[in-house]
Amino acid sequence: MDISSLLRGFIPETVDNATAAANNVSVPHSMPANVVETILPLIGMKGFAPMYRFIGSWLGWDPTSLLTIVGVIWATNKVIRQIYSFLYGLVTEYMMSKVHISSTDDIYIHLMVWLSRQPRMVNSRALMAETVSKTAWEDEDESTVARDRSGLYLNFSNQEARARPQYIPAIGVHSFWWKGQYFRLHRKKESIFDDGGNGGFAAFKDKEDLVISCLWRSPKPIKQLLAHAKEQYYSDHQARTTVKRPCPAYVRRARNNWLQVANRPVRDMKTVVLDQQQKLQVLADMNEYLHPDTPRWYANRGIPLRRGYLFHGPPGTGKTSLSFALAGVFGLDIHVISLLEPTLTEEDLSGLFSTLPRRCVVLLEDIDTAGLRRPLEELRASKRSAKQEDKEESHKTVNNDIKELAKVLKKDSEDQKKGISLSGLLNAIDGVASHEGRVLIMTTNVPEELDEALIRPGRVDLQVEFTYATREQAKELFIRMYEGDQGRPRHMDSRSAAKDELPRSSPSSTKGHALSPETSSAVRSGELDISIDELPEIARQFSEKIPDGEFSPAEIQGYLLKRKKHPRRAVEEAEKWVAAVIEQKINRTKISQVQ
Ligand SMILES: Nc1ncnc2c1ncn2[C@@H]1O[C@H](COP(=O)(O)OP(=O)(O)OP(=O)(O)O)[C@@H](O)[C@H]1O
Repeated sequence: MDISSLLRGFIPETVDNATAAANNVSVPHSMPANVVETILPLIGMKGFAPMYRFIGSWLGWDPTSLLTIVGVIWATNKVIRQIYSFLYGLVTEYMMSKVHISSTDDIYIHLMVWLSRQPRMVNSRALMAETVSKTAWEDEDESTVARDRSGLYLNFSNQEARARPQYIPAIGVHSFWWKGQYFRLHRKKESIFDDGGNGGFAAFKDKEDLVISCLWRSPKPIKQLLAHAKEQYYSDHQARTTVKRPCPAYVRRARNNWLQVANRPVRDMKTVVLDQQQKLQVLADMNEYLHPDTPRWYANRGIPLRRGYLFHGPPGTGKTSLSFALAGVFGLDIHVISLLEPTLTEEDLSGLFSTLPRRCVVLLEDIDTAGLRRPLEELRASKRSAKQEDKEESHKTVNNDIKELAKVLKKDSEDQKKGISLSGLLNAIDGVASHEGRVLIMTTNVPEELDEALIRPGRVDLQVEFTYATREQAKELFIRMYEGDQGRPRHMDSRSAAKDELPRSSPSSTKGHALSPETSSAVRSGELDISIDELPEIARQFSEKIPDGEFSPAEIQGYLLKRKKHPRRAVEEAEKWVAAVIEQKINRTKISQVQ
């Protein structure tokens, strides 16, 4: 039977006529209009019936056809989706491999950094923008830095505006291709309940995970991708030293223990001015210790694989510098711990030591000032004597009594704040659960104040003494300071000398910002006021003006830094500076007359 003729009888005349009038064609085969009109009141939309009729006559064709088309599309879409998800489930289950990565693992960071550098990923439609704060150590092109109106001074006011965000895949599913292989990345975030064990707060915390999958049953391509991301991440590490510190307390207890705080260029060993013999001794000792055969040697003799150094000497003599240079030479990360950190507990310290990488340098700075909590007995005795003193004092005046009470309370609370006891520290550095393979460097200004237990052999295997600079070292410091500009040496010809003396006419000088000739030349000139051939002789002259063993390398460096481009001036002004600093030290004043 002809369906059109069957349906025709149901279609209202108005629609039919309108259609015929408008298009001079027959009404399309569709659901009868009065069926729709019957349904509308049933679903509480009776008022739509006239509108429905009006739309039909206005369009010139039956709106039911449109509804039919929409319905067919919707149903087809549903079916396709069902089929797709069924097939996709089959493929994922039987034809894809997966690797799960926890966001607390370093691989997560390697992969995210790598992904942020992939143009294809950046072109993805669902991205998360992150502010990237550049460190002072990251290379910058001079052309990207603006200057002030005078053109003399650098101006960084728009630095933040120029910093581009970094884009990483947003939470959700992403896909990308690498080396002809299809990868699917699922970045998931879920809330987990953390009971706050280990002293933290119980709360729901976000946990993020990555699932990376690829086609076929072998996860080999994913492993290759992860290895590649890791390689890329560490590609410039040979020239850099990564500095890590303990994470903030709340993160430390929930996730990672260590946080990367800097990735600075390696400090060249030759920039650390120290007795050559001492330097070589530390280098040889550390090289021996880090050798792959050493663990077996230690194990065969039942000796724990640990090495400790104590660097002691006055402030500014190069203890920290040598630690960084050693980390640079051996390509190790440096983990810096401050025992003065108020939130650091003994458990945290043990946790930090037990999660160190296989080989690394741990730097415990200023161990003398670390304020280690005294052993319990000593503490009790001191409290007893404090109270005894209080009692005696109480016989004097009431006012004094209150003052002393306040003092004792303060002392008590200070004692509580000092979270790490000596035994806690010793346990962390070489307790049963302590990590093996690390190099521990402790620095101090006053080695005599250290507890014997802390520096006994096995905990401290080598002591290195740092002293005030000898004349020879002052000369070396001078040469190191100025030889870096070797790339641009020149003899001061009269023209350039004159040029440096005269301030250039600049917009600022006409506006009352004129610079002194000296400042002007220092600011503009990128060159030294001597030739590089003269350097050894000038350095010798300088060293003769510096008294032997009286100035720390840091003091000499500070003086030279203020004459960064003027070695000749540094020599000329050295005597005056030396006299002023000696006088300052005698008078114990902090104000320097000559800088
Ligand atoms: N022996 C040295 N050779 C080269 N530079 C040095 C030396 N000693 C100090 N300096 C310079 O002085 C500054 C301070 O040095 P550093 O921090 O290594 O001293 P420190 O002995 O660790 O001091 P502190 O005991 O106060 O921690 C650094 O900029 C460093 O470059």
